[in-house]
Amino acid sequence: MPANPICVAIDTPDLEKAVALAKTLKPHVGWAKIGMEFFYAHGLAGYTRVAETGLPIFLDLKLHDIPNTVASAMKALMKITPTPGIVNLHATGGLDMMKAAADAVDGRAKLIAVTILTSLSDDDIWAAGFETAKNTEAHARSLAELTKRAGLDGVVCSPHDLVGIRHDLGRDFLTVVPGIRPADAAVQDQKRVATPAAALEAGADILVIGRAITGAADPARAAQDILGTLHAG
Ligand SMILES: O=C(O)c1cc(=O)[nH]c(=O)n1[C@@H]1O[C@H](COP(=O)(O)O)[C@@H](O)[C@H]1O
Repeated sequence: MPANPICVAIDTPDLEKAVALAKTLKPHVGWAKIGMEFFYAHGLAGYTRVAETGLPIFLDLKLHDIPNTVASAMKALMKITPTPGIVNLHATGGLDMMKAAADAVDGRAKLIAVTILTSLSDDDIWAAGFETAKNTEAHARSLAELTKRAGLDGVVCSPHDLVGIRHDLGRDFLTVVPGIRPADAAVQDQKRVATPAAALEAGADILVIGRAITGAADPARAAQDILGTLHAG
């Protein structure tokens, strides 16, 4: 696991921009995340171009389907070279889906589950049919517990949910945390956010940071500045 906790989310449909960002940021981050925006545009060829920079890759495709389909998809993802360091799915796909995915990955990558998206508030999840007696944090904790029961390595969760998840599931359970905003940065479409230092303090292992780095005039400097706030803390 890289010592640098920053995972830069390379969210762009522009292939050359993605490769240039990975190259520029390699000395300043621990991971690069390739998600739907880039992968649906450039597929495996694009993935390979970014991964060839040597940065460990979190391949964030958030699978969510019946167990057989997700397991088959994970088997296909495990044939990619270089193998992604982390892959993910949605915990709401259920225990059997997660178990089938874990069998398919078979320890070749860290497999983690998205609990409650950082873009969702209590009202959002209640409107989507989640139990109104429970808030986002309580649902995230339940889903994290289900994830561990299925044998996965960890979760993607909001910084707001970290303390409870750490309390329930211990220090060894991997927590990958988006919704990270340096102090005074625009929140944009996120709803449950924290600063990098606060998320680390609450128990984050990996900080997923996109636009605060990639949208900066000098992305390398932005990443260095964020690292500086972590070491100062
Ligand atoms: O799975 C994720 O990475 C993810 C889960 C989540 O709950 N919230 C979330 O923002 N993400 C991803 O984290 C990144 C956040 O980007 P920024 O908001 O630009 O920092 C995006 O690539 C999202 O797809």
